[in-house]
Amino acid sequence: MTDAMRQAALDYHALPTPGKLSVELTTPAQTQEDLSLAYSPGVAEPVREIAKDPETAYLYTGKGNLVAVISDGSAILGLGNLGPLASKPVMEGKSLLFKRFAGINSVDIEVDAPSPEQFIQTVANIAVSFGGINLEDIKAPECFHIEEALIERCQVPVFHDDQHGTAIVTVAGMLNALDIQGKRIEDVRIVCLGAGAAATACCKLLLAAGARKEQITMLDSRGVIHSGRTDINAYKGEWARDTDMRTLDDAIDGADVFLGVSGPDLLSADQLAKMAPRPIVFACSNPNPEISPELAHRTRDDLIMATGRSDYPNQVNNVLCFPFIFRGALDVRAVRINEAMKLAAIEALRKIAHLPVPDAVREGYGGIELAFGPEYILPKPTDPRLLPEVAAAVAQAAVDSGAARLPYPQHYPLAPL
Ligand SMILES: O=C([O-])CC(=O)C(=O)O
Ligand SMILES: [Mg+2]
Repeated sequence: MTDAMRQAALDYHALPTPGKLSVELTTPAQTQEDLSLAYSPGVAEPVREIAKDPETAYLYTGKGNLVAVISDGSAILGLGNLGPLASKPVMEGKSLLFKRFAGINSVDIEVDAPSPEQFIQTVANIAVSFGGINLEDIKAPECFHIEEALIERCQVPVFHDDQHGTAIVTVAGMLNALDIQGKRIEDVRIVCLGAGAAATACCKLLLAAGARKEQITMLDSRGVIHSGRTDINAYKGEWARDTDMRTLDDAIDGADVFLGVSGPDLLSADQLAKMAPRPIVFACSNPNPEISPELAHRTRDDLIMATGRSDYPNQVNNVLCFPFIFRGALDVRAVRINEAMKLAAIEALRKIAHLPVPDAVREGYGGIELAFGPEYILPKPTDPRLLPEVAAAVAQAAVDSGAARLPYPQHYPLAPL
């Protein structure tokens, strides 16, 4: 990042007031009468109603359109474990995205928890305040148990964005890329470099989308995860293969798909050259990918390449998912975000990528041609169709799969924001 960009980023956060969010009122609070309704004595009436029937909290408070973005700061972006306070700009940023893209009110909560159990306890204790909980930037393997425990304990949807948001966008892009390359997910050999939260969730969702487990080779920093390894936890153990392959060099030979969720420059040109014809390379490490797009395209002209970055084609980023999946889930008061809702989000994302791109979106990307193909496998985050299409698909799937507590919303499809 240049000095000028660095300063611009700091100024963006400092001005015009520190941070990126504020709270605004939705009701009048000018007169004595206003105040007697907003607060004492009027406020006692909704209190009594909610005490009698908790569902009325959705009628008399902002709970139903309020999502908490909660982190312990243990895996901030690709920056690592920098603690809860340092994660606040990211969490405020996620809240900004909830509001900007899906009209959802969101607050960031950074938890200074000495143990995963205390983190779970803290979140479980405050969950009642919110319509949903978006867990963010929590390191593996703790994030798996934390999410499982909170799904169990909370009455509202709990979603670890770095696992499922990332996985949904990855799988949508992957299925579109496979179509373009003329390959079927059932047939392809997949190498996943990385074994953290995003890697595990991506591979699980690839299985749900049709990939075969015996065709997936996962690697951590020590190499291929195989059945002879004694140094891996149970979560990695799920991916252990009975194989002689030990290194990325072994695994990449003839592979159709490389999925990188690890670190910068870990895939060499020689390794890319050894992949099968018409390969797919998702080099999603942020901010620096496993192989630079320049080097990858110099090495082969038959590949489809995606990264996590917005300054190259095919950005894989969970912003394409989390605002809209929560929109759909909140609007049908879903009790959880299940597999059917995730698969519906994938299909909606895939479909939008096939449609002609609105001029306003193209103009925001320097006026370049955007049409379904190797350089455009996913919609852009500013595409106004994401909100109506993804939310509708998710809400319908929630209703059909029995996760919804309300019927499909009458006010759908939503108008773009
Ligand atoms: O914030 C982003 O751009 C994507 C994300 O969740 C992460 O890297 O942890
Ligand atoms: Mg994240």
